[in-house]
Amino acid sequence: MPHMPRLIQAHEMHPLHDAAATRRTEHSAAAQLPAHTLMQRAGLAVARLALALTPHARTIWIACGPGNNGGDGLEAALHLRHWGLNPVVTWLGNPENTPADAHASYLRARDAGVNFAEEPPELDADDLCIDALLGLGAARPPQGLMAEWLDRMATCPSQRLAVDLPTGLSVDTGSTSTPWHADAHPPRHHTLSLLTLKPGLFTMQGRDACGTMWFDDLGIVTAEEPVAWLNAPGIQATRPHASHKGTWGDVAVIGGESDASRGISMRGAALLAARAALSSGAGRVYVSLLGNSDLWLDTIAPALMFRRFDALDFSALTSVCGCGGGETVAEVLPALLAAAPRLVLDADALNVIARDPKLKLSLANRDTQGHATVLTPHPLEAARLLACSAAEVQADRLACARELTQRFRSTVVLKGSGTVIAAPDQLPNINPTGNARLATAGTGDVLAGMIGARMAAGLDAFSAARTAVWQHGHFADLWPDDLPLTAERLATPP
Ligand SMILES: NC(=O)C1=CN([C@@H]2O[C@H](COP(=O)(O)OP(=O)(O)OC[C@H]3O[C@@H](n4cnc5c(N)ncnc54)[C@H](O)[C@@H]3O)[C@@H](O)[C@H]2O)[C@@H](O)CC1
Ligand SMILES: Nc1ncnc2c1ncn2[C@@H]1O[C@H](COP(=O)(O)OP(=O)(O)O)[C@@H](O)[C@H]1O
Ligand SMILES: [K+]
Repeated sequence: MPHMPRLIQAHEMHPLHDAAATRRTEHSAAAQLPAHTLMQRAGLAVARLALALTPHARTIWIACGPGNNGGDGLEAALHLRHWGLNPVVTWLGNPENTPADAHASYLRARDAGVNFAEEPPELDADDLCIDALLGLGAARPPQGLMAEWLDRMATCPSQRLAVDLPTGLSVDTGSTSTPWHADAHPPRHHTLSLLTLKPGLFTMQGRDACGTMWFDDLGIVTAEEPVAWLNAPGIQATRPHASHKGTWGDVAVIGGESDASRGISMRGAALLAARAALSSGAGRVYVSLLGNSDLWLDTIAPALMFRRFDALDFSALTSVCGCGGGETVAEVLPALLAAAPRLVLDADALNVIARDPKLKLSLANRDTQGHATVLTPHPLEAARLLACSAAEVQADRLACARELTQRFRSTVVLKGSGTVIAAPDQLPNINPTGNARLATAGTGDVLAGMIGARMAAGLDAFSAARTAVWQHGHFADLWPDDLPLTAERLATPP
């Protein structure tokens, strides 16, 4: 059966399976197929992709580990050799002590005359190295020769293709034991995921480690439930001609504390969220600045309407609270948590809630009152809410997003590379769009406004969060290289 790996693109929804479900899929498929079939399909897929990526390679170095991931590499070598290329295999296994599938591939590769070398070959920019060292069976951080080869692959000028996963990456969490090289240029490295796509390939360090993602299901349709979905753009609602500004809902942004006596102002955060809500199509956007503010007009976005908090009828609005809220946000949170029907909580709102058990309880009770809530923490804010460290959050982003969802019965947007969007009774989504150009002050405020506008227009909290996060990242992906990406540009994209 021919297999051509497919490129994974950001506009498609894909199910994501963890390592355990992938293992079960592999076992049940292997039980129904002739011996070695899956590895032969895997090796052929790797070889086809290798050829497509580097048709002019003079040398293809295949670094093979002691298990079945190495077996995939050996099988690929066989095909590449048949097609007249020059694969050079360095193998950490030995024929006496190798799993059955990998052993069969070793014999086939040896009999086909594949070149087994002691030392990795020299490679140039047109060449390719293939990481078939460890896959799902990685049990400890690579050391010795394996670590040396990984280092060599990360720094050599050729393209790199990882078989199934980059060695050392946890496919469940996206953490890696192998330092990834920040100077390596992602378009020059690739990962071919086999049988299933896994969550850790798309979050935490996964995106840096994997580069361009490819997928081959090896002709197997898994019967396993996914643990998450790769987020996709969703359907853009068309605006009926016979609509008016009331149809698209009202947003109020509450935040932007200023205190002249302390010489601080965070008005900008609230203005960014409000402008983003306006650009995202909200019918009317109000800004309620906290502290002693004398600002009543945004000359860049004069459509914004300024209101004191006590002059807002937030029972009829979607409220976005936190953006630059400072300490003063504590004064408005009890009322908002109790009565705002649709509420996005960001930044300082989350920090204040994290310190106050009564506000936490009030947040957790909103769901039973039929109120919709989206929390948009970055990892440190999530850690404060969970009373743990940011490193612990990052060590398992999916689990932390789920935990926040359970505790606060809210939709949760855990931000960062591979933003996780989770909601009660839903499978979480991992977002594939966005890049490190978003790592600049204020982009989170913009996201909060984008979510608020979608809720105001009638989307449920989870859909609003998913579509806003996708679009926010997509704006950054489309941004011209020569134009600096700033939060105010993101708030009002061209
Ligand atoms: N068995 C099959 O039919 C198939 C297997 N597949 C491939 O097989 C992989 C899983 O194979 P395995 O379960 O053999 O696992 P791996 O090949 O990932 O590695 C397991 C072996 O490596 C050793 N090991 C683990 N950590 C190490 C370290 N840090 N340093 C040195 N040695 C280490 C283990 O003791 C074991 O011998 C998948 O990721 C995929 O690439 C695919 O070909 C699909 C079909
Ligand atoms: N390296 C990155 N890759 C992808 N997205 C990122 C990266 N760094 C930051 N972002 C995104 O940028 C936004 C930053 O939000 P946040 O941390 O709240 O910043 P701020 O409070 O300054 O607005 C989030 O949407 C986050 O997911
Ligand atoms: K690998």
